[in-house]
Amino acid sequence: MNPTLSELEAKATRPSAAFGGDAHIVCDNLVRIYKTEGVEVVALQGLDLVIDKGELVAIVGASGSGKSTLLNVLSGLDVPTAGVARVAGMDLLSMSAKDRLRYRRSIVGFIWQQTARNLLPYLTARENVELPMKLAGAARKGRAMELLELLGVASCAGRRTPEMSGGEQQRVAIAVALANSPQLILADEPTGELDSETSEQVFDALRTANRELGVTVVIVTHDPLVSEQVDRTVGIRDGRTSSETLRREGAEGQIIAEEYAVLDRVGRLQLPRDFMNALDMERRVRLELESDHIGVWPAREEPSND
Ligand SMILES: Nc1ncnc2c1ncn2[C@@H]1O[C@H](COP(=O)(O)OP(=O)(O)OP(=O)(O)O)[C@@H](O)[C@H]1O
Repeated sequence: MNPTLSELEAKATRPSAAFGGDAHIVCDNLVRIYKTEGVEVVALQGLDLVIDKGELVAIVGASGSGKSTLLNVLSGLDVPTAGVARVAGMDLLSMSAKDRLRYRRSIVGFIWQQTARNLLPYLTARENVELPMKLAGAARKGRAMELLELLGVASCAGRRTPEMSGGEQQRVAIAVALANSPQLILADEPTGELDSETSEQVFDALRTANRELGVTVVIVTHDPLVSEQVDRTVGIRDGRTSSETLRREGAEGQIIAEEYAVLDRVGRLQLPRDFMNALDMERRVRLELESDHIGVWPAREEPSND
């Protein structure tokens, strides 16, 4: 039955829920412009992203697409130019310096690609894990060893970085990031410097943090081993989220991956570049609404009848 005019009026005036609601990470129309020597680079151009608590998400995209910029914003290291960035209910644009420090110490943990950047070389693995707890005034005896055990690197507790492999260093780095029980772990190319076997161990450690401790994990990666094993991969193109691949288990235990284009709130979507090239689509396309889909045709082509 068609709605009455008064029902439509009521629907139009009903306040709509805020974008992302109370999701764990909400980026709404996020913009980051860098200005160097009078030249402006728009690294994020109205990026929308919603991630729920406890998700394990990979972010992929070409070099320069804005992945590291996004991670720096989410880690509280960088402040966006405009838009909304909210993590665990905290507004990353308007937060005070004191809250930002607390956020970076206790709410979020960060892992860099360069193994040497994650750990202090003159401290042992255990001392590295204890350091953030001491800085936050919340050291708990035994916690460092518990974390090293959970991530399979308890045997490295007494070793300094030169005495550990790259993969062991990254797993210790995950323990450091987890020291103050953060709600969110961000990792920028954590397996970028590692061979595939070692990458697998580091990814397993991140997955353990996600599953055993319930921490939300966001990994920027070029590594298919990582991006093809998470439940959700978000593609970034030109400073915007452009595609998402969702994976689920099929009836026979096989993994089914489905790729979607991301539709923003005003209805914009990015067509995959190879689709556009294949059909010579440029500047404008013709749209046609069908009962269960929308057809998109190159401007001068007639729709095919099949
Ligand atoms: N501090 C900065 N000053 C000026 N421009 C910057 C700065 N940081 C990043 N950019 C620019 O912003 C854009 C996005 O960079 P970003 O590092 O976020 O991309 P990325 O997707 O992480 O790339 P990569 O995969 O190579 O690390 C690029 O054009 C880059 O040159």
